[in-house]
Amino acid sequence: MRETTLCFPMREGRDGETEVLLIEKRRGLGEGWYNGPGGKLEAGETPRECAVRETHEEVGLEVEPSALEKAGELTFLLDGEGHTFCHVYRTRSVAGEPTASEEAYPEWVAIDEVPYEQMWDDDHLWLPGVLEGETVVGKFRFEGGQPLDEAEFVGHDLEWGVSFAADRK
Ligand SMILES: Nc1nc2c([nH]c(=O)n2[C@H]2C[C@H](O)[C@@H](COP(=O)(O)OP(=O)(O)OP(=O)(O)O)O2)c(=O)[nH]1
Repeated sequence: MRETTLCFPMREGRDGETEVLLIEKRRGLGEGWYNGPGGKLEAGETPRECAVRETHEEVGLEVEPSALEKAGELTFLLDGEGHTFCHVYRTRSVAGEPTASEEAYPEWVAIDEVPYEQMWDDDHLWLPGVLEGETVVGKFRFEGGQPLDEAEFVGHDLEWGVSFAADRK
């Protein structure tokens, strides 16, 4: 099963609303949909290091590793087999201006205007809670063969309020 990360940088917008930095993904899995910056762990890398690197590579933002708050662990199953294990982080410690890359167009979005209809089908089930400061472990079942983003989302289990306090990696 591949191991990946997602990072959701957050800030206070001009009118005091909370905003999240999303990317419109320009290639690869989930192309054309919104997501957080993120991707696959490289050899020897911790999930936290991966989230920092991917956020920098995809949108040019510097995030402080120790200020990444672990918010979730998501398992995506395809036809009954583990396909992706994803560590989810959020952070308010963000420096720099987001810039587009070959992989992603970045956009600050108010958290009550997140375009769930242009995201993976499961995201509306867990991302609102994550953006409100909750923690979650989720399992999401897809069916219909590769690639994952063309398979059908058929079921899920969620557990909220999980502690990741011991997880500093
Ligand atoms: N929000 C969300 N993200 C998902 C879902 N399923 C899923 O694999 N992801 C995540 C896992 C990864 O962190 C992220 C993007 O995957 P990726 O960057 O490895 O894919 P890619 O094919 O573009 O990889 P690469 O070749 O560019 O390295 O998508 C989902 O249902 N919702």
